[in-house]
Amino acid sequence: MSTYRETVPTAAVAVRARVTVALERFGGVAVQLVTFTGIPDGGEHVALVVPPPPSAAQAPVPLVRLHSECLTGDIFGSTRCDCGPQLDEALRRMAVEGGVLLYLRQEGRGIGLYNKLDAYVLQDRGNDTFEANRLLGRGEDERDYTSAAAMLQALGLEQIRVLTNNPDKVRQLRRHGITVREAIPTRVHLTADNARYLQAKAAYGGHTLDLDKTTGLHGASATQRSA
Ligand SMILES: Nc1nc2c(ncn2[C@@H]2O[C@H](COP(=O)(O)OP(=O)(O)OP(=O)(O)O)[C@@H](O)[C@H]2O)c(=O)[nH]1
Ligand SMILES: [Zn+2]
Repeated sequence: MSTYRETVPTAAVAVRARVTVALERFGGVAVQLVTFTGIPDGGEHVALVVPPPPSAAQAPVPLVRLHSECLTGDIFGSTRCDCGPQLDEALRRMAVEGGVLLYLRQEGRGIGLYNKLDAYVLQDRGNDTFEANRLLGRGEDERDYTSAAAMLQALGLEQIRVLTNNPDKVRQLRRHGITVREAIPTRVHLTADNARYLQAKAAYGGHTLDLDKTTGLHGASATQRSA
């Protein structure tokens, strides 16, 4: 826990909002898409800023989601993972109370799309999601949230509530000087197809996923396709 207090200096990082584009009629709320200059890792990450609707009670601390890119789940609706439903959940929630979603170009937990698809092949042969990365000679999770923290600072978001089940996101943001007031878990989007993947995240990835309380799928789905 001591790492929580270990703050990484960010003074040298001059990240600034670059262009803000309104996306009218998005989910019935006028949201803005923000690009940045000076992002440390050079990724084309964006922020989706969702203003609270006029009727909403003003949230004291902004709701933030750091969403790692998942082409297969976010765009093509793959059911091997829970990324698509999590993205949908975050946007629906923000349409109600406002918030900021950082869409981070960290495909495959940072190993890239082609490697992730190679990892899927290994998972279809019986390896879990973390073993598969290791067998490819990559880290289990290569994501670094330095850029995400700098983007939040550029947006003036020093204090946030973060929507996540992943303690590493919270830990890293705090190390970079972001005050995470609360980590709000997402719902558990358990299906037969993603059960083995979610079990691995809960067992080895440290994610706060209470699979047993979700549905009866937990035990039954372990023999389903590897995710
Ligand atoms: N390498 C690899 N990456 C995956 C796999 N399934 C999903 N991903 C990637 O994992 C990232 C999402 O990570 P998750 O672990 O699902 O969720 P998280 O972002 O760590 O945590 P939450 O904030 O709770 O959603 C995205 O970049 C996906 O592309 C997989 O089987 N292998
Ligand atoms: Zn995914």
